[in-house]
Amino acid sequence: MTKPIIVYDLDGTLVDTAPDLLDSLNHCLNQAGLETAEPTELRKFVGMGGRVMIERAFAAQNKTLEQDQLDRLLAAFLDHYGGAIPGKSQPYAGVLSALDRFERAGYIAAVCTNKYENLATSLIGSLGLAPRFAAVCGQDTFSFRKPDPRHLTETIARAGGSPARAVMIGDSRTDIDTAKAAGIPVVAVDFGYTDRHVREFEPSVVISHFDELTLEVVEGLLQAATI
Ligand SMILES: O=C(O)COP(=O)(O)O
Ligand SMILES: [Mg+2]
Repeated sequence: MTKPIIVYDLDGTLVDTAPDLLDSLNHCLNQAGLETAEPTELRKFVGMGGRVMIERAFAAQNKTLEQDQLDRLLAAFLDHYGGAIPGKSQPYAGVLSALDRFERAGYIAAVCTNKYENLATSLIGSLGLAPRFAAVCGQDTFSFRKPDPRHLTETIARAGGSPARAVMIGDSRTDIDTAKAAGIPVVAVDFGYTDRHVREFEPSVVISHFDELTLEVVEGLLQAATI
């Protein structure tokens, strides 16, 4: 039988990247002559990649943004952010033991993120986590991205798993909508980047710490999904 798989979102789920995303966003906002953003605001901006993050930061200050300015700011963001990796970013508490636990139990692990693939791979590599994941798929890996369910199903395919034996773990509405559209159970963490509580988006389960991601919880979700 195909091995079961857990697909993790990256920003706000596996790794707390907010301080570095904020530094790099503020570098761009400064460059554009805007006010810098606060840590609490960042939660509203993250989830759909760098371009959307900059657009949302402008909209929050009622500022319009031309396409060429957005292109330039995105390039500045990617340079600044990519050059500082891993910066202050750290895996959340309990991530490493959860990865160990599921690896020992025969699970495949993969990452499905709306970060650009090269930034995701660089971050994961710099934290020493690269050998843990059978696939790392970013917003530009395919011609579609979350919340398109194919971003998730194609990540599963690349990692050698099957959608029938898969669980997604994420921190935002984007992740929950993606998994639901793919018919895959979804665990939401409540410590990531979202301005509304993840419970409102009706994931299968909500956890507040990776220690709550037990084999029993995940096996229960897989069994329920196959009924
Ligand atoms: O960087 C983003 O906007 C989103 O990244 P994530 O999909 O890993 O949460
Ligand atoms: Mg996220």
